[in-house]
Amino acid sequence: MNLLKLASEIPKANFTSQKKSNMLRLFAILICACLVQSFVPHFRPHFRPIISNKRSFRGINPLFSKSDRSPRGHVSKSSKSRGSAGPKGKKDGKNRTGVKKEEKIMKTDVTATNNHQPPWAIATKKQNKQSTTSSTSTTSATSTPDNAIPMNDATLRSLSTWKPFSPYKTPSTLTFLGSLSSTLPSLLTPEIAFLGRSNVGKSSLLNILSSSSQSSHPSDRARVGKTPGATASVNYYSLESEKKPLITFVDLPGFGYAKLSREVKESISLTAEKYLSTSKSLALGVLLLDIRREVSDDDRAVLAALYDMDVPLIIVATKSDKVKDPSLEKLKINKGLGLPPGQPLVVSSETGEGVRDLWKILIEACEELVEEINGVEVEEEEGGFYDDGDGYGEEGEEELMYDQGYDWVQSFGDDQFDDESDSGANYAVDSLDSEATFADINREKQMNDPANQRITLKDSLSRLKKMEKDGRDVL
Ligand SMILES: Nc1nc2c(ncn2[C@@H]2O[C@H](COP(=O)(O)OP(=O)(O)OP(=O)(O)O)[C@@H](O)[C@H]2O)c(=O)[nH]1
Ligand SMILES: [Mg+2]
Repeated sequence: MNLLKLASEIPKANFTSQKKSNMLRLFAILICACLVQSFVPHFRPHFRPIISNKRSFRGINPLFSKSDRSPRGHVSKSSKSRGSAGPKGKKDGKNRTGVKKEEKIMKTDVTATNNHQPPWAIATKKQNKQSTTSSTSTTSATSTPDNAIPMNDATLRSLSTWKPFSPYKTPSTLTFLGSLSSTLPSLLTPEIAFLGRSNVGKSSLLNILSSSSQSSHPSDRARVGKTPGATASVNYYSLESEKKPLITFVDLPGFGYAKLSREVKESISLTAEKYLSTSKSLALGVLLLDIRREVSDDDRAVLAALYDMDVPLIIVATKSDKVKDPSLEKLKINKGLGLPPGQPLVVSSETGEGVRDLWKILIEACEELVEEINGVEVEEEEGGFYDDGDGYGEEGEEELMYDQGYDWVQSFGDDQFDDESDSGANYAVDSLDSEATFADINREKQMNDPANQRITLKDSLSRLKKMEKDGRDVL
């Protein structure tokens, strides 16, 4: 009897001590997990914008677009990052745009009250009017002549004399100028940049916008491919009339294509970021989304990043010819990105739908850029923002909090958007457009100008090395 009792107690005792040690182990793991969480400041597995380094947002004030600007204590047009105070700005408590910190704090406060709305969603036309009035007074109260854009180079002078043109009446030719290299081309006309995921139709849209032009050579047209990655670097095209440049189109490589190697993705991010943060002549970024697709985390993150980088922007839904009810799909995109009413603009490069409307917007954006340049003082001195070469703040520069778009992407709950939206990592090309295999992509890549790709990669890698050396986060 005693033996039986003993026998039944032995495993019980073992089990209890094993259970205890398991519990202790679990407890230790939990503590470790908590510690790791608290030491990793920005744990954000989902939202990795092309401009993925939050540090890059420093010192650049947000502006969604010139016509749909946020009503929050905004800064004047002239304080956009097209040249400005530069390093000297920080001495008097201003960022490189010459905007004082007080303004920034005001904007951040308003964001807090609109936690679940992206900062650009509240910019209706009526509010814009009010904001323009209030922003003028805010700016005049807080800004000084330092706010002026120093027009210290030939490009800005030349931009100031740019005249609008009628794209359908002016005989023109499209010319491929080259790709972004370590020395940015010095262009004399306002630039329109095409951004968006791979295969969304950026190059096709660029081509149809210049469809009335007669290009002398096929290489002067933007490369369109059924497989993603057709555009591998920042390519510049000039629309010209009798050798006189009218406007510059900038075709950017697409983002979000999972099959590309990490190096190529990094190179794409950095090249695009370099362009966006250093271009003096950017009149408008055109962010394209395929109308058939759910808005993805990548799209939201890129929009937020562009907002935070102060890139004037229009959202365009492409391939409208491929859906039965474009207005329904348009609404989905509107909701998915939290856009103001009426956006995005729906276009088709197949049928030409929306292209005339887009031209109007582009010309207006160029006019605004020119007005902005002409509305400010001319400074003769050397050494403005654009002379620092890399478009980044200097080490030790005061951390600024122009990151409302980023905050929005971080803050919205799961319930706000459809769960089906794919994250960038899962992005695959639509089989309707492409049955792309890796071999196809490599073949297409080889057909691209290898010299351009080398320049881009080399350029980006040296940037990466420099950032690592400077102790900055690379990703
Ligand atoms: N039906 C239809 N097809 C389109 C439209 N726009 C582009 N496409 C097709 O979509 C594919 C991709 O077009 P691209 O213009 O090369 O796309 P992209 O965004 O420049 O792509 P990457 O350079 O790889 O980033 C091509 O097969 C185009 O013919 C459109 O409006 N309608
Ligand atoms: Mg392309």
